[in-house]
Amino acid sequence: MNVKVKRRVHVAAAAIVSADKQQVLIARRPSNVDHGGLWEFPGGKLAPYETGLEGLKRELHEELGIEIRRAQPLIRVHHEYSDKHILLDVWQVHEFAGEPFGREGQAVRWVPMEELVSYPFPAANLPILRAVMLPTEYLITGEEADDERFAGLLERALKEDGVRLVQLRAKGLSTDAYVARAERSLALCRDYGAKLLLNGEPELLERVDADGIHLTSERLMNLERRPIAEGKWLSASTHNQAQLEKAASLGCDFVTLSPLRTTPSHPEVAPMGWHDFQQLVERAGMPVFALGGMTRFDANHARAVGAQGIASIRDFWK
Ligand SMILES: Nc1nc2c([nH]c(=O)n2[C@@H]2O[C@H](COP(=O)(O)OP(=O)(O)OP(=O)(O)O)[C@@H](O)[C@H]2O)c(=O)[nH]1
Ligand SMILES: [Mg+2]
Repeated sequence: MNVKVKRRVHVAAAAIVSADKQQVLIARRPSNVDHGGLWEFPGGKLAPYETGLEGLKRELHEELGIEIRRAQPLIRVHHEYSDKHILLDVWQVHEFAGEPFGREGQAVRWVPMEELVSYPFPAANLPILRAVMLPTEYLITGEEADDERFAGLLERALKEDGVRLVQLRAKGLSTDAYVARAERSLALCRDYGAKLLLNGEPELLERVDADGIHLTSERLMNLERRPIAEGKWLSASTHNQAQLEKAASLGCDFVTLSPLRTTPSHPEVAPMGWHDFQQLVERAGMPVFALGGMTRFDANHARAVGAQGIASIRDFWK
């Protein structure tokens, strides 16, 4: 019997974002290497003695001639290629010194975030593209019967907290009232360049041209395939490994994973804590927002354990 053990490769790569956060730097792999001709986030294989960030610093110096000044973990992606298991350890680089250029003769290009999806990348890169395009905070709207007050609260969060990703959660409303609120929320979100996801049946997108749908864990588990087009965002609520796997198999773009802590809204549910959270995130294969008693002060820690950031109602709804 010929049992082949796949090579395991640990790669550090960088999503280098421009100062105005509108563009990201990508490079084209030379035609004579693995995945030749495809675009990539600059980086490369770690030497056995290197940490991710050490290796990334070396690679960006070698490939682009720049020095990293400030970087933060973005996402870790495990991917099985036919010949190897690869771990892509991706960092968001916010500040660097020097002017990047293709030191190895490779094409290098600044690309607006929305155009990223039109470049061909290796198969492992899809979750990275999503992570680059998403902010670190996900606002879930609170219960509010009055439409005027609701609009005021949403606008405050967009304006003062700089929220750029919103889930419209309004369990108490009839479908018509929900649609009316969604129209108004969408107009506000457009004013601030924020994305709006509707928490409800996927068919809602036929009535309101929002940016996507957020699935409850129950809706998620009852679906057989992705219910909306690729150009729309699909997120889901998850609480465990089985739900994360279902989200991955449906092609969800990102998820919330909860509850990190005990919250007043769900006092009976045992919190998972950061340790279990980190283990689940490591294999999620998509951006994960920590949810459950989170505030913006938790965002850095959430990123450090592999999350995209935090999701919250209370921290933004005041
Ligand atoms: N740098 C980088 N590598 C990626 C990305 N996506 C992806 O699947 N990979 C794969 O990860 C591996 C990284 O190898 P690399 O060729 O950059 O490594 P390296 O810079 O150390 O080069 P070398 O070992 O050829 O000298 C390749 O198999 C590559 O196809 C990505 O976005 N950036
Ligand atoms: Mg490389």
